[in-house]
Amino acid sequence: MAAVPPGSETGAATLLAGEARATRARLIPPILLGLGIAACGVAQAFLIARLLAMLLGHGAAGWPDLAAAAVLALLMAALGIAQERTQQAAGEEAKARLRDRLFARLLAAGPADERAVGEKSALVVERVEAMEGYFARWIPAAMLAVLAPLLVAGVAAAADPLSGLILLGAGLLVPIAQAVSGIGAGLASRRQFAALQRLSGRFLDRMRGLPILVLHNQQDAEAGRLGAAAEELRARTMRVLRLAFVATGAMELIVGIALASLAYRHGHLVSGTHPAPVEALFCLLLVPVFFVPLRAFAGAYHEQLAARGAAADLAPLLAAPEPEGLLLEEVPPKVTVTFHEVRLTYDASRPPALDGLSFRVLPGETLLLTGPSGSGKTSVLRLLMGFRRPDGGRIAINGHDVTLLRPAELRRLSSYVGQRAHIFRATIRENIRFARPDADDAAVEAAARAAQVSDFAADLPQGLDTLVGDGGFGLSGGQAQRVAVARAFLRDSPLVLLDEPTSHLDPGTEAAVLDALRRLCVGRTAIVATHARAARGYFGRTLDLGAMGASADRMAGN
Ligand SMILES: Nc1ncnc2c1ncn2[C@@H]1O[C@H](COP(=O)(O)OP(=O)(O)OP(=O)(O)O)[C@@H](O)[C@H]1O
Repeated sequence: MAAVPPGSETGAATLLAGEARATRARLIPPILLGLGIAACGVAQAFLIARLLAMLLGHGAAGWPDLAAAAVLALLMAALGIAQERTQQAAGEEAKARLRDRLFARLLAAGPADERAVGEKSALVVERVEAMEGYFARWIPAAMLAVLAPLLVAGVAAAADPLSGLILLGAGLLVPIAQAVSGIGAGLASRRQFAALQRLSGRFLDRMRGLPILVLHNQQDAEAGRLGAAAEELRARTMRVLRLAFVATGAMELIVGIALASLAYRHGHLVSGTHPAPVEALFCLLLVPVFFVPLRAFAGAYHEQLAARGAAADLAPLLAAPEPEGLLLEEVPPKVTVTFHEVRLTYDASRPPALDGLSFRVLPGETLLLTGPSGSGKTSVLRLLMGFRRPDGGRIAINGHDVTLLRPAELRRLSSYVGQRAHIFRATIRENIRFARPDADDAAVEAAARAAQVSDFAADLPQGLDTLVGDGGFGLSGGQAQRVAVARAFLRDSPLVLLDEPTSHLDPGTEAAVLDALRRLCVGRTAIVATHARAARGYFGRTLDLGAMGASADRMAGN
């Protein structure tokens, strides 16, 4: 599938059409129920016309007509509730499907997707929410806005052809008025969302760095900047609302015109000289029935514009090509990693992060990648985790080119410990089991012992079952790193990738974590990105990426 540029109208249309097809079965019931409501409305209008005519001294309607009109009112209410439920079900199904797809894409991309966290959450939460109206209201309303008014105008025409024509003419004005008032509304709702996205992205970012803001006494200045972003959002929301009010006003004007035209046509009712009073009253009473689906159409029109804006933002992410590649038959017990003249460029306007890097690491060996900040240590690990593809050269595992593998398959080969472990809000046991959800308690406990998690867990209120993470029992940096090492032990993968795992630890804690890491690396292929001081803690061959810049001999340890 071709890549879709952000904000693309075609991408949005393709996404909406595809989702509408997938939701089709759920959309038929609300449309049929809407037609049922219109038919009941017509029958009820006829009965009320007979009753009113009787009050004016024409015809012989009676209690049965009144009772039937009341039953129809109840039936319409019941159909309306059923319609609302089926519409909501269609909307919820579409949203759930979209969220699943988005989550899958974002999780598969991992750190390769460089959007801010706030932006990603706005996409998955607000943007998907904005799509609901398209399926729950717009599609049924658009279908019913054609079918139901045709039915009502047809019945009116049977009673009085000119009245049918008046209704039809008024009905045709509705989409025109919506299209005119909708000019700019799509753009306005897209701008509103961009402002919302900026605000939520900034808010999340600043909340994470709140201690730093307070430390530098920047909280007031930042509150002012957040206030400005919130004010921008308010202004843009007001513009969207103004445009919606204009559309509602246009709709009421059309209803007024239709009613006035029919009143003029049937003016003889007032003088009591109308030749067909029941038919005339019937036509007048059909006006609200005629406009019910058109009002729903007008109401959903702006939801449809908002959904198109949302779809334009979601389409590039969803239309990004599926990661392709071979699947591993099984995880090999030993791996040899070979880099040959590997080149990696993040940004074409800047020098490559890696330029002709070559090395080989054998099973049981540890390679220490050292070098100054920015020399490309983390980039090597990213390539091995499949978050980036090299622009040149070859990376092989056991002689097989890794670019032939699906990126997620590559990750099955390795365990990773980074600079700061992320601890989820869960028990320590669950945090460790995260690395291998099918692991039994014995395996989790063995990993906890190997990584010396058990040592500090023993002092906690519920041991390994203590709740930790955001809002839970706090873990120190060193304890969190040991949980990460326990995850790596539990994963038991042949390749171990470590990215400065002790850089934030004090010497005492560093020694404990290093001890666990050294045991983790035994018998596996290990690549450790580290600074020179910490490198002394490992036994392995060192490859200094900083010193390699202009060197002709880029092979290390071959
Ligand atoms: N996502 C990215 N987009 C653009 N450039 C990037 C990106 N990630 C890294 N770089 C650049 O690539 C180069 C290598 O970065 P990398 O993170 O691999 O270095 P490092 O040696 O691990 O640094 P550190 O020791 O500071 O972690 C740097 O110049 C960096 O600015």
